[in-house]
Amino acid sequence: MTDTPRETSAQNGQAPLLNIANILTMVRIALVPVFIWFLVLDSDGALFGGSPEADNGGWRWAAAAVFAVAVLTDKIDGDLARARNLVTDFGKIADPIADKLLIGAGLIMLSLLSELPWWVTVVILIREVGVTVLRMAVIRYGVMPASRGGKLKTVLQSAGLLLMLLPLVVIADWLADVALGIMILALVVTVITGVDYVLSAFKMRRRVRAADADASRPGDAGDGNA
Ligand SMILES: O=P(O)(O)OC[C@H](O)CO
Repeated sequence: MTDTPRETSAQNGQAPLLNIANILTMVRIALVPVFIWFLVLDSDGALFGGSPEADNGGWRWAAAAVFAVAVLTDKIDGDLARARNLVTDFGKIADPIADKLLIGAGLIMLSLLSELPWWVTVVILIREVGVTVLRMAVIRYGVMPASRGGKLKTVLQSAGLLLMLLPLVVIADWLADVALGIMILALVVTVITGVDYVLSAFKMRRRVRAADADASRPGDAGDGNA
């Protein structure tokens, strides 16, 4: 799941930092405040203790559209990075952070709007911040890239949030239940993958320490060739 320890810490000979995949990651980060602002406009002051004066459903659609575009950049930058060999250590770190900023903003805004229970937001945020801190803490052993489970988790979170952002109740009540169901599934996968990252980090550390110990053992170089 993780890279060969320390192998990726040098970017020499790899793709340039300023490549299309990393630019798309930056675009995703830049879209987060726009998304928040559209939801604030949609709330008509309700977010700040005032009472809504008019129904600006249009801003809600706009916020959902910005969110969808941002999610799309996640898919495109990953595909481009792999297809054009644009994978960089920076991208491996920045891409999950960009996802977390977007998802975190969505969760917090929906909880502020009383549309998502706060405990769901808090549990997911603790996991997301925890994994980011863990990733930084083990960087000396190598970059811990997103796992398959982590990617599935982001897809579920994005799908759940997008469905919750769309004013689906207008179409049918049960669609809102589907959206909440996906969010709960996302929550479960979020926690499971969080535990998996902790285990991976320990394995990574053990592997690097064992390799270091082997390398520092005198006379090892010739062993096995005799
Ligand atoms: O597993 P995480 O938490 O590092 O996040 C995965 C990324 O969001 C996948 O793009």
